[in-house]
Amino acid sequence: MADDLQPVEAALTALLDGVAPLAAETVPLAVAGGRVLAKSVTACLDVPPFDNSAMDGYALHHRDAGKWLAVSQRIAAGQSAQQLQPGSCARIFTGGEIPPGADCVVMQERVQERVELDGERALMPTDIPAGDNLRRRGRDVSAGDVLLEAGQTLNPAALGHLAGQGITEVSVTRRPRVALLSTGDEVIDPGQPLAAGQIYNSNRPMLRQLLEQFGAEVVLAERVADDFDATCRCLADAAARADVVVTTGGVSVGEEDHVKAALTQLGELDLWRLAMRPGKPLALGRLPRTDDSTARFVGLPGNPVSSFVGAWLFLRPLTGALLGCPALNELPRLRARAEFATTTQARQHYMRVALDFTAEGIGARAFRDQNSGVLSSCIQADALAVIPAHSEVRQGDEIDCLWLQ
Ligand SMILES: Nc1nc2c(c(=O)[nH]1)N[C@H]1C(S)=C(S)[C@@H](COP(=O)(O)OP(=O)(O)OC[C@H]3O[C@@H](n4cnc5c(N)ncnc54)[C@H](O)[C@@H]3O)O[C@H]1N2
Ligand code: MOO
Repeated sequence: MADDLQPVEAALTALLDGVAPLAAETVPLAVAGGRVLAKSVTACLDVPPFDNSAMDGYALHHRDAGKWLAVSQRIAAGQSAQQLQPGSCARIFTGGEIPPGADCVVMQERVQERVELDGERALMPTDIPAGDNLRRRGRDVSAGDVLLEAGQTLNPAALGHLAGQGITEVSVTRRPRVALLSTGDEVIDPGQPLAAGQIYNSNRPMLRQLLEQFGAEVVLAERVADDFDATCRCLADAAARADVVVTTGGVSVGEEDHVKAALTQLGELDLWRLAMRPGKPLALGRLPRTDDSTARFVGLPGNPVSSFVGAWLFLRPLTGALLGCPALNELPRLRARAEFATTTQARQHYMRVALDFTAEGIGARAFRDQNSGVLSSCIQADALAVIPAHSEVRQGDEIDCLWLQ
């Protein structure tokens, strides 16, 4: 590897080494959306809990197809059904319980009705197979089945599935707590006037949103002065309060870059300088806490695009490992047709691309300016096109992309 840069895969392995899921906590189902299940959930009920009708119509036994039948009961959804009298049918509504003795439902549009002195009658069509328009008990879930596996993110359908069991509380992994420290004396917060040489902090809101999207909670967001002692104090304080300490900037080689030195003083620098573009000076490590545990450290380069790419490649899997959510460990990969040409040198390039889904396949359009300071390149980015080191891509070539989701 040129210039002793570390491969991204090795850095990921080092980052995730020894990371275990955080403790579980119980939360009401009403606020559990987006959380990750700490334990598998076993179904205690069949869903649906009883055979029911898929249509508004008539329940009957299929041997009575083609006959005029007396309507012997009326079953609305929510009512319990009685045994069906032989040779009769039941008026039934969608979701209504199928009466014992019936084995199919015919929709009302196919039935002719008439009212006689002794009650209603209905003429059934001739072709009604047994089981027609029936939703069998347990068709979706059987009691005793694993309803949801540990590690499942509670998306809308998973929440619905839990509610379908009558569940009101759920055990989820605690959200990873992240401290977000912005270095750089030139970086100031929006809301203040911008003096010469200063720049507003773009990384903080971007990273906060990304971290929350991955499932973490930002518990601390502060600025750190470009000073060794101040950096040490901030890192120690952040490690005491968070599971993950993320810094932006200050990881390059200039004498104002104090983050690595402070990390080495307080904890361990596991890895620095990766064979990736953008994001070369990314630093990974650990910070000790007073209770003998360690906080993980991710030092993202200050350039906003380097921070953006570093967050997707490193903070997403780290959050996933702390949540016990394997789906976050690797970004989904897809093959696409390059709608651009490029060459790479010693670093693997993660180009921001928009994806076009067409009948001919997937096209990857690269933003025109791929410089690591050009945050516009990330706004419409659907994916990162992964262009290996020392390679050439021509327009129309098939390339690997990591889908940003
Ligand atoms: N002599 C060398 N210089 C640099 C090298 C190198 O190998 N040798 N690597 C370059 C690369 S690649 C990167 S990436 C940057 C990263 O440096 P740092 O992580 O130390 O970042 P800073 O110098 O603090 O900032 C870089 C750039 O980004 C702006 N910045 C920082 N924080 C924010 C923020 N929160 N919001 C908006 N913009 C931010 C900062 O003003 C700088 O312009 O180093 C190269 N140099
Ligand atoms: O690695 Mo830096 O992020 O290319 O500019």
